Amino acid sequence: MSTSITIFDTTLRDGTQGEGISLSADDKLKIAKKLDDLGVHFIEGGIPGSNNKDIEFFRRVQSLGLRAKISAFGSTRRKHSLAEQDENLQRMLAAGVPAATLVGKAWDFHVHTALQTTLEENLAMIGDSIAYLKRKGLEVVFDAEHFFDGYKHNPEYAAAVLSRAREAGADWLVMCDTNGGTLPGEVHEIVSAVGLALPGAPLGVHTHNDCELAVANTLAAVQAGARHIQGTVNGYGERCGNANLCSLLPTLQLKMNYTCIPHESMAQLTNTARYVSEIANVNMPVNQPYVGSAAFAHKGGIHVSAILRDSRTYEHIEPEKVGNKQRVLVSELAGQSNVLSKAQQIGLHLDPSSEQARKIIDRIKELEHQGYQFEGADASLELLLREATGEIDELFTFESFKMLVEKTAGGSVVSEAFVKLNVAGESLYTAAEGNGPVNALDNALRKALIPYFPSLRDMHLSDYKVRVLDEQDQTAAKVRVLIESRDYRTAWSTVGVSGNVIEASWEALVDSMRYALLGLHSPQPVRTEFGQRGLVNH
Ligand SMILES: CC(=O)SCCNC(=O)CCNC(=O)[C@H](O)C(C)(C)COP(=O)(O)OP(=O)(O)OC[C@H]1O[C@@H](n2cnc3c(N)ncnc32)[C@H](O)[C@@H]1OP(=O)(O)O
Ligand SMILES: CC(=O)C(=O)O
Repeated sequence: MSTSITIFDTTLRDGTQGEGISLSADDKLKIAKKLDDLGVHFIEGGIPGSNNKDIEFFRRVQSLGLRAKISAFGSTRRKHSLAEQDENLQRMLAAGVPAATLVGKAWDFHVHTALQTTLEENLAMIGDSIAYLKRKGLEVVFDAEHFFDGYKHNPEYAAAVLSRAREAGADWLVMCDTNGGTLPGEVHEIVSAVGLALPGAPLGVHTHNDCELAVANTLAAVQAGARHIQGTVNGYGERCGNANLCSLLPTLQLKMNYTCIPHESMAQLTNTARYVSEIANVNMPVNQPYVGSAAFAHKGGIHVSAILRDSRTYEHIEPEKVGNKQRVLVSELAGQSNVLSKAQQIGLHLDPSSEQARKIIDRIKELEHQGYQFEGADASLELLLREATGEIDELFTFESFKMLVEKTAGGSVVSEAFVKLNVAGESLYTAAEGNGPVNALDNALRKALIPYFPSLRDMHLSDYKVRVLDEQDQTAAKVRVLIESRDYRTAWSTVGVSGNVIEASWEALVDSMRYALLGLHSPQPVRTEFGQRGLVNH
């Protein structure tokens, strides 16, 4: 039978101690709902003794009716005072939630240096605070701060801290690697020793990622007997972060046969990770294990050739199990398998042994050598494949463009673009202003095309990136522009390369509009709602 592990999420508390992460009460409520849907057991919502935003979260979260237990975090009573009169403990109680996470010192050095009190007083602070919260009916998770460092310096004292917490009634004794410097072998040894010294004690672990070992250390603790793990979505947290639950949950459940969250929820993992990253406004690393967009992306031709035969050749699990998906990238490292797979995906028939397939691969490699990058520009790649196989209707052709940038005496800068296009045999000339050259070009292109292709009204540019290509390379002084565009259904990316940033932007912009018009055929004139001449597509 599978052993259950209690999952304690601290994204809303330790996660927000990460640099650059700040969540409003509304953000926290949304994330709490998502974590609850995923099936975590505890959600640590914040520190009521710290700020009003967290107090607001604890007040409002109660009406959400979540299944997870909400926990309020705080430290033990101040030295030489009464738990009953401690303001911080009062605020934890006032949060009105069923659980409290109480942090207490487990390293003698910290007791002397940070708290500036005696070892005996620290034990009393821990015992009194836990006993008080228990008397008030809360479930108490005791976070033994710096437990592993403390144990290495003074094992008797660190053990005495846990014993005192247990005697006072703590429901979980959580050993923290607060500075993140402990190694997996040490964690295993120490947790095993604690398990022997405190038989049957409900042990947990909380690790930090300063040596990039937070996940490994948590796994080591579980293997040594810990049955409660603390971590955050995407590993957010103080300094280098906390143990990443998005790596821990699938590793424990899919590979080590522990039960962490309901089996059917595991497929929500990728979506949860991306949702939280959106709200936290932190880009996810593409190579984040399990949930990153490249976690199952195959680039090397040899890999792609094999995964097309059987994906187990280069995938450690089926991506769908964690809600992710397989991707095949096309680049200068591609072989025919990459290109064939991409062609198949967009419904193009390409004969693997044909001269045409070889020419397409050579063309992609040549363009990548010039600085293009197709793995991040799926739409440009699709246009290239369709052009090469003759499966595209060119709905407009470019004749020329001009740019003016004017800075006035008043300090404002205005960009103006003039574009000449040919649509359905007719030459069009439009001009438009913008708050920058790319915006002006975009506006001028739209002005010319929307009367003919009204669906372009629905699309907009959502991201724009410029990269100066390596000067050591043969592509010296070139820039690569990547543009992401969206409509209400989907997003697509295009690329342009040139020695001139405006020309590279233009190329990516034109590709973006050509892609938006894929599937449309030659326009025919109609009268638009404004009475001017327009065209429809069939
Ligand atoms: C390992 C962790 O992640 S613990 C959580 C860390 N997170 C945070 O600190 C974020 C929220 N913190 C806060 O908003 C503030 O620090 C507060 C409101 C909690 C406290 O603010 P202040 O009263 O101004 O104190 P300050 O921030 O300087 O913290 C240091 C005080 O906490 C005391 N303290 C630290 N740890 C503990 C503990 N485990 N038990 C009791 N007191 C403690 C220190 O002794 C010191 O008090 P002193 O100056 O009287 O000696
Ligand atoms: C409690 C906690 O966040 C730590 O010790 O790292």
